[in-house]
Amino acid sequence: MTHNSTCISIPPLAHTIDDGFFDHRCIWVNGPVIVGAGPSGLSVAAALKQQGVPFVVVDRADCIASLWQHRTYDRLKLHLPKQFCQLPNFPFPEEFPAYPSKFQFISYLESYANHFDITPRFNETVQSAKYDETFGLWRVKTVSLSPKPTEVEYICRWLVVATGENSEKVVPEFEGMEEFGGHVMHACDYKSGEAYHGKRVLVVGCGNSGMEISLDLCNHDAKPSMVVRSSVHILPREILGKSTFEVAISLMKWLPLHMVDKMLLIIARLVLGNTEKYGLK
Ligand SMILES: NC(=O)C1=CN([C@@H]2O[C@H](COP(=O)(O)OP(=O)(O)OC[C@H]3O[C@@H](n4cnc5c(N)ncnc54)[C@H](OP(=O)(O)O)[C@@H]3O)[C@@H](O)[C@H]2O)C=CC1
Ligand SMILES: O=C(O)C(=O)Cc1c[nH]c2ccccc12
Repeated sequence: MTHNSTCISIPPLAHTIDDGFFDHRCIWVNGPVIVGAGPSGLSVAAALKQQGVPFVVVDRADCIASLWQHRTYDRLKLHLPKQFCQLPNFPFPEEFPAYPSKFQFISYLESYANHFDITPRFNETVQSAKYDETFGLWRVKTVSLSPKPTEVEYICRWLVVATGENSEKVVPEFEGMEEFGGHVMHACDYKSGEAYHGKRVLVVGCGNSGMEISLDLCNHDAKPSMVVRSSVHILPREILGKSTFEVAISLMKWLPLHMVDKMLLIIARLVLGNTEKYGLK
């Protein structure tokens, strides 16, 4: 996509801040504005491209899939086999392993964007998106600071929010945090356990990130402990050579979710034994 081919730049309709600091522009987009250039935003863009529908993708980061590029740990691999993770109409390369690494996944997404000629407008942060009932149009305001401070208002009929469910980090506040002399970080800033050799680390949360970070810490001779708030279900990645995810979706064709959950727990118990012996309940 070239921006010129999909939207026209028209003189500012209204200046919201006229302080001489920001340049203001108003752009009519003859199709959807897509917020977020991650896997979801890119696949929506690709589908529109194939149908010949114009669109604009904006992202506050300077690259596609910024969560994957900037906020993931080094040892990350997909947990599901690649056939469940590819985006529409563009398979993973044959030579990729069953569980691609994050670097392979990023390179796949780059190829995806190139293949469909998707050129997001980077470094543009959406400040507001308001639907104007009278005109039946969205007014999407973005701000970018470089090369010069600019405010853009996109006017469009459709808005696609593809900003991800993990784009904002949440760090709970807890007593004694201020006095604690050690380093506190969110999982999105963790790269590897290299700096933690011989150290005791408390990992809060027992989802995939908490689990894998704990494993990575162990692999780097650190001593992690985990805090689990609720009970956790530990499932093996594969059951008898088939991915657990594939088994789960096959069972879901026939059985209700709560029964599939129960069956997977029974299978997990048979495959892994009693995980309480590792301190995991
Ligand atoms: N390789 C891969 O494909 C990977 C995929 N992922 C995916 O990314 C998504 C995010 O995963 P993840 O980062 O693990 O986040 P999750 O939301 O899956 O897990 C967060 C964990 O933190 C716990 N938690 C949250 N707040 C507190 C608190 N205040 N005190 C104590 N515990 C707390 C939650 O407990 P509770 O259940 O009680 O709320 C939960 O166990 C998931 O969909 C995951 O599957 C993640 C890593 C790798
Ligand atoms: O992608 C992940 O991190 C997962 O947790 C994969 C996943 C989602 N639902 C499932 C059901 C059974 C096995 C794995 C998964």
